[in-house]
Amino acid sequence: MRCICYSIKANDNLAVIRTLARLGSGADIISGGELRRALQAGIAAEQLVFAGPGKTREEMELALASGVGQFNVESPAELEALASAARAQGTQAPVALRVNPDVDAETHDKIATGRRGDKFGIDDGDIAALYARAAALEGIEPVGLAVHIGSQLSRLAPFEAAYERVIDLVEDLRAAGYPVERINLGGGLGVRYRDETPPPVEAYGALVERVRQRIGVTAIIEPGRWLVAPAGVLLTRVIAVKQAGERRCVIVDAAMNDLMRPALYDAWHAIEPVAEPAPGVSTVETDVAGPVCESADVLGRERPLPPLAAGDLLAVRDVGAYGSVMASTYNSRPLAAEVMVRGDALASIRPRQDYETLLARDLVPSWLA
Ligand SMILES: Cc1ncc(COP(=O)(O)O)c(C=O)c1O
Ligand SMILES: N[C@@H](CCCC[NH3+])C(=O)O
Repeated sequence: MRCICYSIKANDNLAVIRTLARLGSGADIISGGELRRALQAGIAAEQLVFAGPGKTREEMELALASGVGQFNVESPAELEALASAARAQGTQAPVALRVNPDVDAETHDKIATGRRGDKFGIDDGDIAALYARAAALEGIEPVGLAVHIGSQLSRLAPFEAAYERVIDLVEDLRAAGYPVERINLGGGLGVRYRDETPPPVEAYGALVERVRQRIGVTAIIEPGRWLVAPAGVLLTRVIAVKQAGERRCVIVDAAMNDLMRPALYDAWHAIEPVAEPAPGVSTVETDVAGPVCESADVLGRERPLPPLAAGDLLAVRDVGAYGSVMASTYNSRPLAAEVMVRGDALASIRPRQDYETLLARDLVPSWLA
């Protein structure tokens, strides 16, 4: 099992997955669709970790038949269902139990996953009994523990608290005679969108390494956002400029269906004009909103922007993670075209192209590859 398993949910564009696969990454997957994408992108099944609290029987069967390297199991019911699916195929499912350590990740409420009562993981107090059950169950091969307490963490302390809890549990399991060989420490390292100060990746890496050495295990991490967020830019064209009460409001052709994060989490993304404003031009506080029929469809509020007119291009920054993957066709709006640009290659793209299917997002023009 590879030590870095890129969390595909952050950006499932095949060109992105292929790039990380070429660099030696495995993948964290959460659905049959992500499993297919990972395989299509050239990641070997044994380098895949299948996570998530709701795997269907069909997804389990597909993952077992493909030879997925690890299942992170999140409940007693899931363990039994997986054992049954594995027995039906005459195989063994390699399983890590996902711990709910009851640690607050100090992030947005909607993306914290490790507190008591969150739907994720198995309460830490129930791990020992379930591990014993896993060891006794035909069709299951317990290999270790997993933990993931949330996304966009801006401090190391919650990681440390969660990992300490996992270390304690590993020691208890070993004392009970189980050879725990693997721990999966999840993802979650935050990025700077505005003024956040996430720990440097070196500090996070050093923490993972300390944990690995303390208990002598293979440690897997599942970064998503940190790897891809800064790599994405959403280009959008101004449709109309209007006054909304006291405020200038610019209506653009991208909307909450393209980038859901501002509407869903009040997330802040930098918004900049693509053309450099002439020197000395003053800025005006501007709301940047989409055409969707929801008041939540605002990409940015009170942004200092220069004078704008219909046809001008704006760039919304840091949308490489949880951007297009969360897009929808609400209001029958087509999905935005996505292209990967390497180095200083100039991409001449139309910001909105009427692709027929979701998978068409992966049609990266060969001249850019
Ligand atoms: C189990 C699991 N692993 C990894 C990740 C990736 O998290 P992030 O993008 O914050 O690194 C997630 C998403 O939060 C997740 O649910
Ligand atoms: N979609 C969230 C992150 C969720 C992480 C997945 N568990 C965001 O945009 O911040």
